[in-house]
Amino acid sequence: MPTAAIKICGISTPVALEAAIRARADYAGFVFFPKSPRNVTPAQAAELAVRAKGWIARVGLFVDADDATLAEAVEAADLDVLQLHGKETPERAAQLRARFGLQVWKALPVASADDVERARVYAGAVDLLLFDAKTPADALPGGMGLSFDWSLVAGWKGATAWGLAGGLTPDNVAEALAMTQAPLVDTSSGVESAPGVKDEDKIAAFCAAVRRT
Ligand SMILES: O=C(O)c1ccccc1N[C@@H]1O[C@H](COP(=O)(O)O)[C@@H](O)[C@H]1O
Repeated sequence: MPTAAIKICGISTPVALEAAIRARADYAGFVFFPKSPRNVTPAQAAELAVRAKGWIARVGLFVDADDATLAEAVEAADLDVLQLHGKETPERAAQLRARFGLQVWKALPVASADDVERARVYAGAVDLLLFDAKTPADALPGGMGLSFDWSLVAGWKGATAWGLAGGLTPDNVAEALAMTQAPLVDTSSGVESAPGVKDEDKIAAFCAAVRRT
């Protein structure tokens, strides 16, 4: 089985970005969601993007963002991927893919087999489905360190590429990969020392754990 691709999300400082590059992560995630402790402004993301270019692909994370917010972030951070983490429909996702000419990833909250089945409506509209844990209604829609029953997506087969997120850490990612065979893994709070504070050693340990599998 090829090594899973790695996304380190919620990067907001040059130190964290360097750690992700050094650990040879494939994607750096910038969160454009003001309610998140990992939120970056377009200006902050632009500075990070200068260092990232050529070394690590840039993913912008958005939650039901409007076109103007998306356009400003895409231009500032020279994004490669839009990660939609809200209630965006397949039609909205396809519209954004056409408008910006970028890959679109759709995060889907999973708590049951039905949630996984519903992912199929995004076939043809997005480039990747990201199965993530469902979070409480009054909490952030992600980045909470919550995981779900990985057996629900074990060996998932569909028309669309997919990845696994939600509560992944250096200590559990090998088990998650062994169970699911996910082609991509995404972590945020699992490589932090406090909400929004990335830990260089945890980033290195996470990437090493993925590569060992
Ligand atoms: O990271 C955030 O602050 C965030 C805010 C709003 C939506 C999603 C967010 N993060 C994404 O959530 C998943 C799981 O995160 P974690 O590893 O459990 O902390 C991941 O895709 C993050 O990119």
